[in-house]
Amino acid sequence: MVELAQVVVDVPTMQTNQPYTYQVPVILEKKLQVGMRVVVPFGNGHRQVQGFVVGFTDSTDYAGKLKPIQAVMDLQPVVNQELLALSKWLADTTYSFWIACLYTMLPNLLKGKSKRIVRVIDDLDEQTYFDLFNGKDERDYTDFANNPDAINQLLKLKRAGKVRIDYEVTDRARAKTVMGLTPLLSFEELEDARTSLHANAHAQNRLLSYLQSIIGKTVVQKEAERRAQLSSSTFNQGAKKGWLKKVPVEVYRRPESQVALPDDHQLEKPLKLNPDQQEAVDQIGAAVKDQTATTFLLQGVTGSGKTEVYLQSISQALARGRTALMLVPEISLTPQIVNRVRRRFGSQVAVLHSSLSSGERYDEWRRIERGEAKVVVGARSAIFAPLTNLGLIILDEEHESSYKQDESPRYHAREVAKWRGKYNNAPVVLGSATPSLESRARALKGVYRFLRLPHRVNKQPLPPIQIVDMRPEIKKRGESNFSAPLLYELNQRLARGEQSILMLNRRGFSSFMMCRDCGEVLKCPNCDISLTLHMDTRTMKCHYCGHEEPIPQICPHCHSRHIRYYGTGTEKVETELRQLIPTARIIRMDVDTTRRKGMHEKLLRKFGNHEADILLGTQMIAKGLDFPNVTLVGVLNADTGLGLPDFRASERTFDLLSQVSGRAGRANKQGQVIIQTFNPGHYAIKDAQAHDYERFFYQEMSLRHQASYPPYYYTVRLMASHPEERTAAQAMAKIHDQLQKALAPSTIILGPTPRAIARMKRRYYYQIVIKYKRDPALHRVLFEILQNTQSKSFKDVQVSIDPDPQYFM
Ligand SMILES: Nc1ncnc2c1ncn2[C@@H]1O[C@H](COP(=O)(O)OP(=O)(O)OP(=O)(O)O)[C@@H](O)[C@H]1O
Ligand SMILES: [Zn+2]
Ligand SMILES: [Zn+2]
Repeated sequence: MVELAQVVVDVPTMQTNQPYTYQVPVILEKKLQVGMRVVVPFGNGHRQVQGFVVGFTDSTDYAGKLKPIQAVMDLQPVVNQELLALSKWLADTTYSFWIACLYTMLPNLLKGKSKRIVRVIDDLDEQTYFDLFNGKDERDYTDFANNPDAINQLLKLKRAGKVRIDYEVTDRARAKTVMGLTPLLSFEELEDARTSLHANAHAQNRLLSYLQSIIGKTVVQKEAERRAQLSSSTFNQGAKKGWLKKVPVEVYRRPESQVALPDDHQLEKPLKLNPDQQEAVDQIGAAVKDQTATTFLLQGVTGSGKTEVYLQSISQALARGRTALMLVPEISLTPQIVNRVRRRFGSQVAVLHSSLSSGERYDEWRRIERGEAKVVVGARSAIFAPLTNLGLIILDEEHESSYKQDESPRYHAREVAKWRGKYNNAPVVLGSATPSLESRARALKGVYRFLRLPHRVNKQPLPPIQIVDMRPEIKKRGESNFSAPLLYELNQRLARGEQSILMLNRRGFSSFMMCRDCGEVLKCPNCDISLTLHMDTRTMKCHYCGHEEPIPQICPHCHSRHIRYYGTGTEKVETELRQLIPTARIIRMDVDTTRRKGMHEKLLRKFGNHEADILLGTQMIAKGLDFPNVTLVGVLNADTGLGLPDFRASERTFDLLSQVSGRAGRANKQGQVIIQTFNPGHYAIKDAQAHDYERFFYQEMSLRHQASYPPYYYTVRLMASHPEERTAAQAMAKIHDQLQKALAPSTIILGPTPRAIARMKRRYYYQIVIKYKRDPALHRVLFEILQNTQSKSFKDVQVSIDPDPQYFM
């Protein structure tokens, strides 16, 4: 019986979205395992592509002659059984290619890409040989990519059989090695060598004793030099004499910020929990112990000590010999939390940053895979960390939309977490001060277990919030980003030596219209979603239903002429602030000042050391910061988010305001918050002011109910794009017909309409939004649509399907 391998190939089309069967050559029979990457010939051209072995079989329906696997790229599987099963589920639920899901789970360095190489296989005339190939026998095809003449020439040569184009799979994963050494002799033999030394050969004497202490081990040479207090030349002599052998040792590239880590025996001790925290840890601990895949919603106000609950729950998992995974929204934005995890668990922690180099990331990944790291902290993609024996998964700030990937595969880390929880019989903890409506609704229904931390650890009330109506402010003082009350409070803090945080809300762009006098945002009459400005057509459009109207010159509500696009930049605000309060030391934090690696941490450290009085930033400063000396938080513009054409606009505004308000008064000094707005009456702002999540939740739920949005309905967004607007629109119309025929009558299909950003990268986008409660046909018809879009009539149209989209722009 010959075993055959099933391989998912790196050819992302619908036709190849299932495994292909290959022969296993005899020499590979013993080596090959499920989860390894292989190189296989594919298609008529027999080009080489990379693939993953996903199974073995002894029979096939394929009538033709099977091709053999060409090479194995790994010595051991890079995807274990759990992740393999997960990849399959992911492909199915996110309407994406299996191969894309497999790659998504791996660190970049393992995503070897195939390279096209042009090889000279017959004599060329000298001129061509030098012009095209620089006198060598092969060249990377991409070298010719921008040179149509050269490509024409190549094609001619190819037809004449003088050159060949090969695909080669390149594997970029390289472990880093340094020089190490290992003793070659036994203890006694080393002892003999010692007796034959000259009496004054002190260094060699010490070397021999040192070697005796490391029999059977391999030690990094630098480390050996330090321990034995010997120079490298002594070790070289030892090697010449045959006492020791030099060998390369694999080392990990550890990220620099870990240099300052405490030794494992100096780890920080757990804090004594308050009763609410204890209750939460007890319940989570019990689920860890009983290995039940319960999902907990931990709702705790800002500063209530959620992080401590996470840490002690992780301890419980570790104490039972299991591992733990903790996700944070964007790791570079939350260095304080990451450092707390490291201070508690030391070298058992692996961190998966987006700002790690590929090499560092690969090394952290291998430490996890080998079981050396038992706690993983990371952003979204860390949910695929190859931890085995997972005992607990935590999502901090579970409401954050960055947990959803907005390119294929469009997965939500929360759903993946629940899948892995089930697979491993491990609880999942969703933590937030402002849970997503979806999660909170599930907790109410009893689908999630509800845990609450209603009070701040310092037993202080949440900071009082003052709302400043910017409409009269602007009338009185002209265009300014700073109201009189905010300036007054900033000066007070300066005088008292306390610090302030100022947030400029940059969510969204200046693409909607708002009246500066009454705060009115122009909305769609059908959808209650704000209209988006289109400069190309000079109209305001609704992206849900397609409604269109002219750009208003006066406010339809109060007839003021002060109706403007909305939006302003941090740099402008900083300049104004420097003029208004020249003595204040200001740190500005936005994409510009934090572009360089490590800048984010550096600026926060400076602020923490009180080298500045005011931290001015975009929403990147809203989360997770814990500075005891901050007593004032100011929000310069609460409204930008409200105007976006998105049914989650109010929820995001409420979340953001609650989050950023929570940065004030976290230690023993009383905090205060000032929110500037043109919409002082908006419920998202009023509820944030009252710290009233409950009231916001019920109000927002009732609006979602009326308009049939999540969590009452599920949504799927389909998008088609093409360089020609008509073609994109026609493709979407065709898809619309197909949906209409197949879907249940209770399902609502919105569109097709042009997308909010209708033209991007020279392509036009059209979209359809499906709202449904239960539709047994949906899954099948969406896959049929994907299948169809591969056909000729859809030439060059790109179609994407986004389940549970987080943005509708
Ligand atoms: N049981 C405890 N005893 C003493 N101090 C505690 C305790 N738990 C937490 N703290 C401290 O209280 C502060 C706030 O806690 P933490 O940062 O965990 O709150 P959080 O709920 O995660 O906050 P946020 O959601 O606002 O980021 C921290 O400085 C933390 O060290
Ligand atoms: Zn108005
Ligand atoms: Zn509309």
